[in-house]
Amino acid sequence: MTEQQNAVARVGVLGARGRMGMEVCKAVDSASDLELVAAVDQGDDLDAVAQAGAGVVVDFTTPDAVMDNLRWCVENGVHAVVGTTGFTEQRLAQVREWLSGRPGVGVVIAPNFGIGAVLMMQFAARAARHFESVEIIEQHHPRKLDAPSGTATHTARLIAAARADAGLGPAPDATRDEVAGARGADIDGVRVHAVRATGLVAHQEVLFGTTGETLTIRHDSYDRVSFMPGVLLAVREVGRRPGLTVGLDALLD
Ligand SMILES: NC(=O)C1=CN([C@@H]2O[C@H](COP(=O)(O)OP(=O)(O)OC[C@H]3O[C@@H](n4cnc5c(N)ncnc54)[C@H](O)[C@@H]3O)[C@@H](O)[C@H]2O)C=CC1
Ligand SMILES: O=C(O)C1=N[C@H](C(=O)O)C[C@H](O)C1
Repeated sequence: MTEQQNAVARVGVLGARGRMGMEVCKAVDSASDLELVAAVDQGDDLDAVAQAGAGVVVDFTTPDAVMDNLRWCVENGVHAVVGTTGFTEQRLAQVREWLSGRPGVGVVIAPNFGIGAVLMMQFAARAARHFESVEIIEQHHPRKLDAPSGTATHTARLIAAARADAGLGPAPDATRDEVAGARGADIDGVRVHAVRATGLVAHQEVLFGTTGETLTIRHDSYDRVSFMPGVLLAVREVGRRPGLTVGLDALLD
């Protein structure tokens, strides 16, 4: 092994007092090749991350906070692994622009770090061309700030792209009279329904339909530990992948 391969990566966590942040701190602490050197939450000074010598930051904060955090990471040459939601195409373009001035820095942004969830999205993208109808039902804990979820939004975009490639038009829908919201949100032409209930963690169904059959692809995260193998994989890989990587797919392959 080279000296670089032996080196322990120094990790800072942003959103460290949140549900995901606390789980990430535990996971990093338990990994022998990683060292938790900074645990930062709202109101703390980001400079603590630089002073602690963190080489990688993990961000699970809020859509309002994440862009400032990311800009700070890129400007300070710190690799970033981001699970926070709210990434539009415009935001991704902004991150790419920041990174163009810092070619050695890597950023991994994943809407879902659960390996099963990544596969669910891949399977959904693969199935999309074969079914005229598709709707997404995501279910989460009621303390979630955003709806629909980042995972559902990403899945809808993947499905929409696959449908467009296959030359499929809009899914059939005769609805004329609608109570606002009854048919869910329209994400690139795909209907997405968001459910919030105590007892849930993170769940998603993709329901496909065609004549005489339906196909349901479902993923359930019952515990936030389900996201940790993906987060740790990204922490270990991000320094080897300069630029922006969206989704965990490339890292799993
Ligand atoms: N990609 C994935 O696999 C997953 C993504 N998420 C996403 O991660 C984000 C966080 O989720 P939770 O942990 O459930 O939320 P949470 O509300 O429990 O935690 C967010 C934490 O960020 C802190 N925070 C807010 N602004 C900050 C700032 N400027 N600097 C540092 N800390 C700040 C808050 O005080 C809070 O402690 C959400 O966007 C959620 O959708 C959640 C689970 C998995
Ligand atoms: O807020 C959450 O909990 C989750 N957020 C992510 C999302 O919005 O997709 C990932 C997962 O669904 C849990």
